[in-house]
Formats: sequence, C-alpha cells, structure tokens
Amino acid sequence: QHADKGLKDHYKNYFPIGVAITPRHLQDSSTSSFILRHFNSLTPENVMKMEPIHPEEDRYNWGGADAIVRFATENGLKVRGHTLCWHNQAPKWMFYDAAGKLVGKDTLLNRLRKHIHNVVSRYKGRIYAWDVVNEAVSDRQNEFLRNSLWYQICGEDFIAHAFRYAHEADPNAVLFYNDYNTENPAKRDKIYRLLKMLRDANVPVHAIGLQGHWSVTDPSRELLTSAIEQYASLGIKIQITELDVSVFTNDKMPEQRHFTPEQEQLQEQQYAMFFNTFRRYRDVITGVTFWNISDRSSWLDNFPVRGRKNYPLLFDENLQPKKAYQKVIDF
Ligand SMILES: Oc1ccccc1CN[C@@H]1C=C[C@@H](O)[C@H](O)[C@H]1O
Repeated sequence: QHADKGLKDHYKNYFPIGVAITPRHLQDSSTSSFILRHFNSLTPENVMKMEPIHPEEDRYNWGGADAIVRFATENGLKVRGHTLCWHNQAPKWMFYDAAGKLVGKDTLLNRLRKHIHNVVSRYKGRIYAWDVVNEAVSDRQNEFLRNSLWYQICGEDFIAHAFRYAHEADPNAVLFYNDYNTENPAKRDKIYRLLKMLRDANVPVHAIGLQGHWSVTDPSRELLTSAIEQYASLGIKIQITELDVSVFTNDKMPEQRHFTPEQEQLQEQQYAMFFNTFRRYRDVITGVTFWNISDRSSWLDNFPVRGRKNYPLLFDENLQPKKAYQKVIDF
C-alpha cells in the first residue's frame, strides 16, 4: 500500500514528482494507492484542456477536473493545471461566430479571458501552477510562432494576454509557458526569444515547462544542460512537465512488438542521465512530472504511430518498477 517508500520520497529533498492522470484512475483503489505511493503532484491529462472543460460557450464540464482536484486536496498532493490556451483540443465554437465565420481579435481575446477567468478562479488556491500557453512556438525552420488560429486571428498578442488573464484570476499561481523539443537548438533559441520579449514587457510568465517527450537517444546531456542553463538565465524556474522516454528513434513500425533488452539498456542509461542532470539543477528545477503512470498505457502507444506499443515509463504494465526506476532512485 502507499505507505511504502516511493519515488516521491527518494526526491523529497529535490522537487515534487508528478504524474498525468485521468479521473478513472482515482476510481480503482490499486491505481489510486499506487499514485499516492509514488507521486506528490498531479496533472489532469485531458480534463482541463479547453474543449473537454468548456465544450460550448455557455457550458462547462467541471466533473473530471473537480474529481482530480478533490483527490489531490484530500491527499495533500499539488496540482498543475493543463492547459489554458492551446491550438489542439480547443473548442471550434471559440473561433467562429453564429454565421460560421472566423471571429475577430477582440471577440476571441474576450472569449479567452472569460475561459481563463472562469477556470482559474474555480481552482484558485488549489492549483499552484498553470500551463498557461502550450506549444505556441513553431517547429518550422523560418517561422517564429506556430501559425495556429490563435496566431492568425490575434497575432502574437494572445500569448501576453493569456498570461495577464491568468495572473488577474489568481495572482499566486505560478504561470508556465509549456512546449516540446525545447532542447532543439533552433527551437530553444526561439522559445528563449519569446520568453525574453514577454519578461522584458513585464508579462507575468514565471517558468518554463519542458514537456520532456524524449527518447533513448535524445536529448544528449549536453543539449539538456545547455537548454536548462539558457532558460535559467532569464531568471525563471524550470519544470519537466510531461516526461516519457520513447524506446523508438524513428516513426517506423518495428518487427518485434515486445520491450527488448537493447531498448531497456538504452532507456535505463538515459533515465539515469536525465535524473542526474535534474538533481544537479535542483536550484532551478521545481518539479518533474511523468506523462502517464506506467507502460500499461501511454499516449505514445498511438503517437506518432497509431498502434505502436511503447514502453516509455519507469513502471511496467503490471505497475512493477523497471530497471530504469532503480537507476533513478540509486544516488
Ligand atoms: O510531443 C509532441 C509532438 C508533436 C505534437 C505534440 C507533442 C506533445 N504534446 C503534448 C502531448 C500530449 C498531450 O496530452 C499534451 O497535452 C501535450 O502537451
């Protein structure tokens, strides 16, 4: 049961250890006690995203989010809100008027402000950190910001406005910019530029979330440390917000579907390096959250290749610690 020493206890002098979950995980006593044993922070995987929580302009879906926040409050766990402004899983109604035409900048920003004020104020004092804007920087070579509907309609202003709305709603919340491939030098420099622009304009962005959807070969220690150093130089805090370590380094379907000894050996070395680095940067890293609980089910089982079973986490499909777990706690 969860009284036994778990991952969070090994890291109690470093930073909270979190996990992304669904409300269903809380209904199963073996899963919920596993969560309490190993983790002291929760991120709702989907139920606080814009479309799930606000499917129609005058209808909110609070049930799943309330269940996770209640469980966390009752058990003394932190909660990270995910995510107030994103181009994916955003509700169509937000971008179109009654005639089905794209709305203008003022209308969209007004809708964003109401969304953020309603969601953030509901959990004020119980959600300590928010991923305010997710994935606004482009992966494309000659493009700074992603050409999303947010950008097409508002220009870059939607980013600063989102942070200001969240800060108005809860001045005590730690406000994150969250993204993936944050160690890739080209994208790293674009994210740095965005965050520096925001900070120089006194926009309340307090921290960066490195999603950490990494693999057995990427990033290297050098790329990881360079990124941490560069973001930290802005005077902001850093969290790894969606950690998993894919056993694949391409988008092909493998011949064998099982978790091979070669994959396991590479994965345990990567996890060992990642957590050695996190511990070294404990003064700027304020949390590490895994995306999904165990190899029983990962979003990577269907991304980027549908139906390609992945083995990205520290616990196997029977919730047993893998060799990588031993490497992470052995320091
Ligand atoms: O690694 C990526 C590559 C391309 C697009 C998105 C991502 C990651 N995108 C993340 C993954 C899963 C979602 O549940 C999270 O909300 C999202 O932040």
